[in-house]
Amino acid sequence: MNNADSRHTATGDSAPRITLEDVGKSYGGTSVLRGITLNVEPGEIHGLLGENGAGKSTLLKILGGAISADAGTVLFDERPAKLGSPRAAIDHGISLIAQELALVPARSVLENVYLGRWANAAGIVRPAQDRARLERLIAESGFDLDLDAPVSSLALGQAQQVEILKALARGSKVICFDEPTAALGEADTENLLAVIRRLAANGTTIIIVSHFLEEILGLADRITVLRDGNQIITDDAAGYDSDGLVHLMVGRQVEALARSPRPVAENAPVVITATGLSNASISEISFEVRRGEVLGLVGLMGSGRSETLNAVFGSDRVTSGEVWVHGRRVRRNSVRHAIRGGLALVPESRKDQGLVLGRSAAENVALPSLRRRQIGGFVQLGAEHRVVDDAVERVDIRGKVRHVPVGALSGGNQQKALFAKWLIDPPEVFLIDEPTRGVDIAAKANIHNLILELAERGTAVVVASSELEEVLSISHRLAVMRQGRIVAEYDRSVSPDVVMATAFH
Ligand SMILES: Nc1ncnc2c1ncn2[C@@H]1O[C@H](COP(=O)(O)OP(=O)(O)OP(=O)(O)O)[C@@H](O)[C@H]1O
Repeated sequence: MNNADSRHTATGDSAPRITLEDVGKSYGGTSVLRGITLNVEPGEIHGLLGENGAGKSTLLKILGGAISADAGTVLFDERPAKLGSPRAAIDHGISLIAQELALVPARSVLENVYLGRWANAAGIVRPAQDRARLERLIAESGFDLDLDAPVSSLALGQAQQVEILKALARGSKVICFDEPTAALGEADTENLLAVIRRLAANGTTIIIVSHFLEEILGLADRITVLRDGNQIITDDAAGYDSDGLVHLMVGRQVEALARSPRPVAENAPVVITATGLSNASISEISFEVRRGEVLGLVGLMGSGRSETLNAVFGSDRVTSGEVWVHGRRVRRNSVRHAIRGGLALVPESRKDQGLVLGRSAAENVALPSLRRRQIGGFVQLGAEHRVVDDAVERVDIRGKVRHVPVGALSGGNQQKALFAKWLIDPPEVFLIDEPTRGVDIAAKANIHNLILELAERGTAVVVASSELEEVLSISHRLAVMRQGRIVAEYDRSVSPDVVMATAFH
């Protein structure tokens, strides 16, 4: 997927659109970004890379006006830009598209794009002209959008297009994307990358953060690698491969990737049985997982992977079907009983389901085991510290683990905290949704190995992921989902093409 020939090349001939001079940011005396000096030209696609916590989102937030830099200057078209608020950034022509989209679900695409402007009494409301303009932008950008559809009816890829449309309608000359493809399926990813290329070809400057190195290498004209808040290199992308980038990001050679799962013991008992689980999103879901086994759930976006995990855990209601753990029935539609029955879920959406964002990472990690130990009457605080430290170290959380709310950690480190929570006292059944979304490449292998280790210690694991490669590398068996049903099961030797063909059908 290399389109090197059609790339814009950063010649240094055109005047920079954005210039950063010695930009830095600190939180409570801790410097998280320092000395960033960079020019980005009109029409350039600039990739921003680094491990979790390296400072990528911080840099984008400064450009998008969500936070202020406390050192250095930002120039826009060679004039000092006063950013400081999203409004100010937008006025300068800079838009930030964050991972959590800022849309009003009940309103139409058209209303979402113009809501702010129409609400502003000083703005002149010309719905007919606005509609015509958006229709033109939609056609130029190659979007698949109906202006009258409510945003709640859109798939994630389309909702992202609404955000881009918003940026274009405001006349943005710079669009910053924070991990835009992290939650997209393959087809939506290809669409988005095509849209980004088209925007750049029309002169929009793109700054994009991603953990998918091949994606950046196939897309970006130039790259900047950050490590621990420092700018390691800024260079043409053409001379790099992903191994070289990882080395720059991590500052050391990354050891081998995840190993393969060990075979399940022949006499391993069945730990979890699900029979006929059904609700509005899934239909007649049945499966068994044995002690030490990893079952992978694969399927396209919307095929029912996450809904299956949530139904098993009781966080989505089912209308029929049952879950049994070690031969005991788990009370239906009750998360409390699921947890008591030995189930744990690492959800897809860490923000609203997984973490208490106001508490530190250490407190979050300690929470499930603390609760269980309190039931017994004792909490041994010294011992608690050690086990928490151990779990935190094993998932390699970067950033302040104590005394800082976990919500202030970088996205990838929040994901690691969510995972570490369950390492202390492993559950009987571990349900994991998108285990490595937003996690950097070094930590990814780490988390894969932890999943395998948990299985080897006796946990039955069900893992759902949009990355087929990920599921294939850690699962013993695969269940392929389509339209809310399990339509096929394969063992791990299946070829990815066969799985994809089954998922699409
Ligand atoms: N509000 C805050 N208070 C304290 N520290 C913060 C705050 N926001 C960010 N940080 C710290 O700044 C550092 C950089 O975070 P940032 O989100 O920029 O990383 P990142 O490179 O985007 O990581 P990821 O790939 O995980 O998203 C992290 O150590 C983070 O904990």
